[in-house]
Amino acid sequence: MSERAEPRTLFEKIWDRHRILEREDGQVLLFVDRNLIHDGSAPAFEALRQRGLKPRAPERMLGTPDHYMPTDVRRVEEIADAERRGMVEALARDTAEHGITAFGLEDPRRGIVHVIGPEQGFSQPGMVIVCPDSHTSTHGALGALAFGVGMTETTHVLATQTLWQRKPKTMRITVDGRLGAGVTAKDVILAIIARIGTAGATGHVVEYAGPAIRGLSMEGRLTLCNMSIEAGARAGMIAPDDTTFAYLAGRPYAPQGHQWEAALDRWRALPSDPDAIFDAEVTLDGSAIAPMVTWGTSPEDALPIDGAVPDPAASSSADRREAMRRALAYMGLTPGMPLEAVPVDRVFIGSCTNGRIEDLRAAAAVAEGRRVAPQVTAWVVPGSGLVKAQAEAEGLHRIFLDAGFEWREAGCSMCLGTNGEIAAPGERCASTSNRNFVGRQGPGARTHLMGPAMAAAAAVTGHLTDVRRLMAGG
Ligand SMILES: CC(C)[C@H](C(=O)O)[C@@H](O)C(=O)O
Ligand code: SF4
Repeated sequence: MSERAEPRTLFEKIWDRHRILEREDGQVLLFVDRNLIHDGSAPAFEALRQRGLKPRAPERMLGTPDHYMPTDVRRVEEIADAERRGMVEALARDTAEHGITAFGLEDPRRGIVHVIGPEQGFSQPGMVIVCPDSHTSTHGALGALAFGVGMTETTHVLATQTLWQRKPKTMRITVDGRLGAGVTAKDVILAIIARIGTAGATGHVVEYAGPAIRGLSMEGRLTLCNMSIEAGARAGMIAPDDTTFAYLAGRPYAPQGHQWEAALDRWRALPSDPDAIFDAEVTLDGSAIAPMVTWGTSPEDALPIDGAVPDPAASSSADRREAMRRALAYMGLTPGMPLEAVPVDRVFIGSCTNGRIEDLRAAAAVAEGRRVAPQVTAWVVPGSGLVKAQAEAEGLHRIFLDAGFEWREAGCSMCLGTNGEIAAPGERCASTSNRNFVGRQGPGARTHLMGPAMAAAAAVTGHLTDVRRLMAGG
């Protein structure tokens, strides 16, 4: 019982509550509350079929097509590519066969799996949430333990609603102070990754804390936790508070009535105890963070927009110098060039990082009354059908269309391009997604990561731009 009195972190409270048994090698069998699936999950169902197994708890699962369908179609039959159509059809078939809820292409509730879980209130505080996708960390913004799993693990979860896991370490990243004008959650997470590196949180579950985090909207928190994986973290999470509860209240899958009250009581006990100890601590000054962009081929290659392309020669490590040289060659950039002088060909506003309504509002505020630069092709791809409908109800689509943006159907789209939507070799894309790896947006395509208002600013000026200048009315 003395264990009970030990101060615990948010992560430890969730872990303890889901621990079923522990193996001698230290692996723990965890109960899984939510298993999200998408149009790439078919192999897990195939493995289930081959072994004559059935999903253990279909009501704990939710599926939606996101990776494979093009964002200019509204119906499955319109998907020209047979393989991609097959992926979308397989999800519909597998879920129907087992009585799992899935939002099909015609369903306005469909979208990127990491957008719809929170949007539907299906992802909730205190839960263990998994999905065969690395950006499952997104859902941790609600105060859940959420992480990506592989296909074999997904089959295990489908069959048993449990998962073997080794206990990760904990890291707290505290962001003090207040964010300046034009600085968003995307800038915070890029600043964090630039600081600790893409392996900085390896083996850890990160809890984001501090006044700058508490001040973020739910959308901003989702953006932040989404990219935890880009810092190497197993998961990212934020203690649930009134912002979380206000966001969840009344959502379709959220508890209702007296169950809501009971849930609130449980959720309010989740935040880390004041004396809880983390294995690692990192602190940043939020007021010192500027709008960020990436210049290289890793999310850690990020700098404030008012900076310049860095010089590899200035690095003290030979490995780093070589990596920087390679990145700059791929990106077609020369050291010393002001970041704001870098021209763009494409703009992509969307993804599970920045495809929510607040992101579209921020982009529209910049696009309003302006025109996309003539040489730029700019897309807005809402994160879900409901985000799209909400944006249309607010007239945001008009602003985008009048400015010369394309207004598309929901999906992953150019974030990864598995649906065929990619940039051409050598094309440079200002993107609100989460990865700028070599070839991520198409072979030879160059990606600069940034927030939605910054991407809209790049669209209208034709080059990377400090959005604060446009906000000031310049
Ligand atoms: C296709 C999927 C498994 C992959 C992931 O795990 O993250 C994708 O969503 C990505 O963003 O690269
Ligand atoms: S939007 Fe991008 S990061 Fe998110 S799930 Fe889709 S491909 Fe992965």
